[in-house]
Amino acid sequence: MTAQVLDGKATAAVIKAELTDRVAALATRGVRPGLATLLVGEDPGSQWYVTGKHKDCAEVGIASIREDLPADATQEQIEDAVRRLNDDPQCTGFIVQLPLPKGIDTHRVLELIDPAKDADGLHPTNLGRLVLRVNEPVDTPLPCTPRGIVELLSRHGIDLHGADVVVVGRGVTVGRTIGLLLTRREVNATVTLTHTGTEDLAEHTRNADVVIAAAGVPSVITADIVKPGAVVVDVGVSRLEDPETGRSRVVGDVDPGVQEIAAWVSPNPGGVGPMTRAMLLQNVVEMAERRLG
Ligand SMILES: Nc1nc2c(c(=O)[nH]1)N[C@@H](CN(C=O)c1ccc(C(=O)N[C@@H](CCC(=O)O)C(=O)O)cc1)CN2
Repeated sequence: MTAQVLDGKATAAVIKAELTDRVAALATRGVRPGLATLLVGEDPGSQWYVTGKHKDCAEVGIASIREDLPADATQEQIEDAVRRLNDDPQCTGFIVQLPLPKGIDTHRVLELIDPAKDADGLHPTNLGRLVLRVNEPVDTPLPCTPRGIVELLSRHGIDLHGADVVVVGRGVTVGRTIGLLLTRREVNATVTLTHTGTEDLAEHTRNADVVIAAAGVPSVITADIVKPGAVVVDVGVSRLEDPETGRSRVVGDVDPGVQEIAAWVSPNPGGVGPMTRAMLLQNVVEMAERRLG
């Protein structure tokens, strides 16, 4: 058996087309959503992600604003930039690109974002609402990568109702937050969160209907620890240098051998990454729609 592909690139393209129509509908009501990014430092990966976010905005008709600060920006300068974006009427939502340089208190920066402009859905108020509102529709921005994963699975017809899902990795952008979405009533999955302190990872993954690998450890998920017919979502990103070309390439957490045993596998790149980008746009559009009421 060769697994079917959970094609994030194609799915994100469909979502972007839908969002283009919604942005046009907002324009007829005199509203233009505007996404701002705050980038600190010159990390090439972060620069690439931020540039991509601005390209995505242009594609669907969202205005975009870019604030870049040098790597040696102080905590105060970064917090001032957040306050500026909170007050900027052109900016209807914004993100602080993570990670911030060492020595910066990331929590303080994120907590300063106006929750109504938190395009990443990572502000404690928005995460708190998600924790509390299990049985009712949420009217807050949702964390982009978890939202992208749920959307990717649902748009491929994968029903998670009653499924046993094992999440590998406890980072804030995926591992700690995805359970909040998967255990909502309308999704209804059972979630186990594993991490570096988990004694026997294989014991968990071998029984899982769905494995979400967000550990950032190349090939941590191998065919021998996956249940035949499982759905495997590869979120982890590691950069390895190709000894032949000397160029770095992205590798995920899922070993290529898993393709022979799983029913569905998301490629990496080309799976969850494009969905994360699409969900950021969706959060921005929804925030603008909610403001109109
Ligand atoms: N404020 C945030 N910071 C970070 C987030 C986030 O959601 N909010 N997530 C990641 C970076 N990220 C978006 O910011 C992101 C990562 C990857 C991709 C993507 O499309 N990746 C491509 C491959 C790219 C490559 O070849 O390097 C793919 O998967 O196909 C988009 C966005 C950390 N920071």
